[in-house]
Amino acid sequence: MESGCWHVEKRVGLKSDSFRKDNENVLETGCLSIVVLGASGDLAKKKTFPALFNLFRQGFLQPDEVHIFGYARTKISDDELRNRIRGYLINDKNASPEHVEKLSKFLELIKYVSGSYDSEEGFRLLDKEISEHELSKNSVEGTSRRLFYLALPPSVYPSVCKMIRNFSMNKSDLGGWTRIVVEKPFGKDLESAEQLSTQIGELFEEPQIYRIDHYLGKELVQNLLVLRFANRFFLPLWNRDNIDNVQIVFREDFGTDGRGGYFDEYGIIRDIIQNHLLQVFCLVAMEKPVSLKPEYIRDEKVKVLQSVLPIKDEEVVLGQYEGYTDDPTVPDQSNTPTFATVVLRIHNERWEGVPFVLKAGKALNSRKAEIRVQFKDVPGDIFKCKKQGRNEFVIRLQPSEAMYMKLTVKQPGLEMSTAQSELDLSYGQRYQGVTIPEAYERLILDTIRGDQQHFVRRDELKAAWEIFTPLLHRIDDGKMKPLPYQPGSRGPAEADKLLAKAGYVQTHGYIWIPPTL
Ligand SMILES: NC(=O)C1=CN([C@@H]2O[C@H](COP(=O)(O)OP(=O)(O)OC[C@H]3O[C@@H](n4cnc5c(N)ncnc54)[C@H](OP(=O)(O)O)[C@@H]3O)[C@@H](O)[C@H]2O)C=CC1
Ligand SMILES: O=C1O[C@H](COP(=O)(O)O)[C@@H](O)[C@H](O)[C@H]1O
Repeated sequence: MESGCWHVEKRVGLKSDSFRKDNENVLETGCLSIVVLGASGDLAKKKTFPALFNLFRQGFLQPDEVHIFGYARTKISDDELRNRIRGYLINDKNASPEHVEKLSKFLELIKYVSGSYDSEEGFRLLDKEISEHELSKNSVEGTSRRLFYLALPPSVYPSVCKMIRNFSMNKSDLGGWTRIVVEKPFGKDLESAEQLSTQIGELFEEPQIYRIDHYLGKELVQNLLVLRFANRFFLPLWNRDNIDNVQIVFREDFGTDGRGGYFDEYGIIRDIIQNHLLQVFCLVAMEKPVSLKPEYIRDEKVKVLQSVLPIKDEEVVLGQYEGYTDDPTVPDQSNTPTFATVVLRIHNERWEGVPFVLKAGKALNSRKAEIRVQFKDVPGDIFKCKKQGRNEFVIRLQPSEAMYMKLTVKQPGLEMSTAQSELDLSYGQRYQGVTIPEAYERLILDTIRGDQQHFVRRDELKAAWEIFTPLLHRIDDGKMKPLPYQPGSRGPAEADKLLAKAGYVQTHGYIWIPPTL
């Protein structure tokens, strides 16, 4: 590597250490059919097809191996589907002749099949189309790979899985495979999630089921294990002796944005905290896994989830932004929180007494997601100027991916006074010219490669619902009410009070600004 110049390996052929040894006989090449169920929907056009296109552009999906099928009830032609998604795959900034050419090649790979989610007819037709494609590639029956991506409301997962199992699976096991990707929300509480898991579990084996949580595909979330376990800096500090409190925060500066009907049924805890923030929490708090094998990592995640104490009502603040119920799909009397701060406490040797504050909100004053680890005060302060803030280690997940350490330094100059500063690793500056992959892109590639490290295992999901179900039921029963807050604000003031009560000390007069190039 030349100094100051970063070299990025092409990922084709690179195998992560996390690949399971018992995966070795499973085909990673050969005919691949990717079926996007719910192809007419929002997620498919905004995330799934763009991720597939990005993989295609970079050579991870080979035109001589891959075919992509859209499936939904809406009656449209292949070209109509292509036209619906085209605008999400190209824009003014990237419309180079090369991009345009790749796009038209990618769109040619897409076929659309219309059918319902519970009819034999539709899935037989889908199977016929897939088989024709496999034959056209001279694929021997049973050796081909079939990936079904359920970009659908969870209510139809059981019937869709049954239809796939009965009519559209890879026919026999000659090294080929069938995998199912399911989206969140996976259930609404412990009971419904377990029911759904049982229904799907009767049809597919756990290694075939990929429960996607796109936060696990974000670059800085993927970096957490490396940071924690490959750096001597952190090993001795990452515990209750040194860390005072941890915040895991998600903020959005827009409201439910046309998804009010969906959102009102779920609320911010089910939409963001129980899945995205809790997954991040696991990676921050879990013990070191035996190795990077997916099962070892997921074992550790389950253990830390099972060590979380029941949530106390006095350690929860709920909010609902003013104007939320103006959406015609939201009931006027809705009790659904659009904001929540929840303190989690872990009953184990490493974390006893350290609050983990999980905060998420819609229609706030900014859009960002970050992890903020605040250290305890330095004992025996000899610098009397009272400017010392606490050390903080911040991992900015988005936007402007970065990690920085807030620390106290001598103010440059003749006087011996202290000032707050930072050690800053801002990705935009440090990794110029490196494109950070989209979370969905990375996770879909993992499903093709059969790597479940960044997917949620059934027992992990159960443990996650066990933490939140009692609280969610109290909210659903109207026993806890959200406080109103102004759109564009920080959320209810009570949340900041709870944060201070949990021990967070704000450093006044200091703010980190992402460096510009
Ligand atoms: N949109 C997003 O940003 C995100 C979505 N998700 C999850 O992804 C999944 C899909 O989300 P999204 O694309 O927004 O959902 P949509 O509401 O857009 O639904 C996707 C497709 O499913 C079909 N559909 C919708 N409602 C029903 C129903 N009641 N019964 C049967 N079919 C139905 C429709 O296709 P047709 O009528 O043509 O069959 C629709 O185009 C959900 O589980 C969602 O929670 C997760 C993260 C982000
Ligand atoms: O899963 C969801 O995530 C998005 C936020 O995702 P991000 O990658 O942009 O941070 C959120 O808007 C949506 O409500 C939720 O369902």
